[in-house]
Amino acid sequence: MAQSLNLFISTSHSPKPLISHGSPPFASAISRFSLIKSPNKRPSLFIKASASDPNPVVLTSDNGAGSSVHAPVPAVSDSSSIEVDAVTEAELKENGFRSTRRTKLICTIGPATCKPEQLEALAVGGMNVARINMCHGTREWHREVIQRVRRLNEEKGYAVAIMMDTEGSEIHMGDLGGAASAKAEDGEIWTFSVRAFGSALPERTINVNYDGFAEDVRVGDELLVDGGMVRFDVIEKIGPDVKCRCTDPGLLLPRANLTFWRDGSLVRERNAMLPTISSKDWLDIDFGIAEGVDFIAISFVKSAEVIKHLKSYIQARARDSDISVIAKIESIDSLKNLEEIIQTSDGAMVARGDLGAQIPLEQVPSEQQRIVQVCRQLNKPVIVASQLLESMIEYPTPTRAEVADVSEAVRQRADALMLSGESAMGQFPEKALTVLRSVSLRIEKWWREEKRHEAVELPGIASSFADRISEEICNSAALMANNLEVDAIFVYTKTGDMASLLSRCRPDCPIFAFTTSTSVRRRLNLQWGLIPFRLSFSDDMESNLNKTFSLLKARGMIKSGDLVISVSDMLQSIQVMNVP
Ligand SMILES: Nc1ncnc2c1ncn2[C@@H]1O[C@H](COP(=O)(O)OP(=O)(O)O)[C@@H](O)[C@H]1O
Ligand SMILES: C=C(OP(=O)(O)O)C(=O)O
Ligand SMILES: [K+]
Ligand SMILES: [Mg+2]
Repeated sequence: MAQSLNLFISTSHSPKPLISHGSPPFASAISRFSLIKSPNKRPSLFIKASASDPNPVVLTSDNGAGSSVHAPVPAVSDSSSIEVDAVTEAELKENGFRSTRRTKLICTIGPATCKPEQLEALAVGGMNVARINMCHGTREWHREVIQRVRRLNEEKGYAVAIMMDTEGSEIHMGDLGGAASAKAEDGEIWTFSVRAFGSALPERTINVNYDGFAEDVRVGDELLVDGGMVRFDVIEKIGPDVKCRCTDPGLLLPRANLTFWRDGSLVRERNAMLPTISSKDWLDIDFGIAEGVDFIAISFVKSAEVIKHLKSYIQARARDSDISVIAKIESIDSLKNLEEIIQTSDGAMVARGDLGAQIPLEQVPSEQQRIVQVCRQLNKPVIVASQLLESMIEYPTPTRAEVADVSEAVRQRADALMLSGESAMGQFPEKALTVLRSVSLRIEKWWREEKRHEAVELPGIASSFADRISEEICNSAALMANNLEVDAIFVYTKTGDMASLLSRCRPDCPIFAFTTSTSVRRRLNLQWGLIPFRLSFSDDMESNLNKTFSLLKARGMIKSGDLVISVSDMLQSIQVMNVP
């Protein structure tokens, strides 16, 4: 049974909709129908379940999310079979639609997680995106990680996307001469130097990567390591060496970020003029393009210009791949230019580590909320990052405060949460991922139980009439899905835009996003509530739906009677139906 309503739009330049485009409440009035708009193609199509489907369809699912390992599903490209991510499949079969995790999880890969079996454990544990931080390690090391992830995806049927994060040109310490960390005690005198030392670093000496460092700091300045985890007072300058006294003791980690403060304010001298993308970053970006990473995250973005520049660079270099550019919001300038940066980017990261070193810590939570909100309004995925489970670097259980912090990010409905040191070099990477997964699931469930649909105002963002129709359809479909308590929304989308628009509404049910392109599929892997599938579909929605139903039923991922809303961007339409 399918219920639908057609909406005809003429192909002329002054289209006249048959139905007025009100705000979402009108959706309940039309919930028994389907909207179908077809600008360039046949005017409309009615959906009715039937068994005839001449078009071969290939399905590939994305998204790692589950809790248990199943027999790996080898990748197959035979057009009569389905290619489904083993983890998603297991989760759907075991827990049903309602319990799939909506919040996506990112793990930074480091020495604790780079082996194939460690990467696999993370994939099984629900890692949707693996992040490599070009601040650490060599390109060869990162290449190996990328290849291992890709191999796992191919051989075991996972679908983990890759995010490359640039080093950026802010000031940071050197490598500690190979030591994993160094302890700075209260009152100790340490030397911060721009000199090039040989292999052996003198005792209590720290290399600084920024040549102008000794000239820019002044005696009396306060030097903050990693946003204040360790503090020093500058007491003397001798040529390239800056002598500092430790005032807040703590652990110094390799390549930790350095900021200096004068009269209570962050000093932004010549270092503020350093290019956002350094020459080393450009080489890393070339590397990322060559390796076909899915996302490039840019550190210390100051303005929209650099994002525009990078996007056209990528466009020119990698015409057929579409790499998403994520702006890391971690500087005062990025907060000032927030809206235009996010508008220009394909997504943003609340990089709380460095952000907390540039603004007072107590301002970080409200800025996080603002960034998450702006991203949601502008329809860009947003990642909340850094120190979510910091204590789990050393301990197997998180603090109550960390669980509350994770819950808050989930409650804000961020698209994704990210582990840094917890997964890169911590002692309990898998446990940390399990905590993110179970807290996300619990908070999401709580929200649904409480029926706390947020009163978030979603402003119109469409720039054309056709886009406005897509937006209205998605808003309405999401509302209908909540009101009718459907099991899933299916979206057939070539560009991924309709899937993003649905995700933006944060509906109660999961969204199965069928798309023809592998790169779009991987990109959608980062977005809230989306379960991306690759599917070679036609313009014939009846055939697409029947094929999808039979393929998913054969795998036990859906069953007869499940209530589904289907939306398509080829024939802009909404249909409500039970799986036959
Ligand atoms: N590729 C790598 N090689 C070695 N160590 C790494 C690597 N990636 C991350 N780490 C370690 O994990 C820590 C946390 O990672 P991350 O938060 O991404 O970096 P940072 O602390 O520089 O902001 C780093 O400080 C570093 O000690
Ligand atoms: C994610 C961040 O960036 P990085 O780990 O590269 O410093 C951060 O500063 O929070
Ligand atoms: K970085
Ligand atoms: Mg940072």
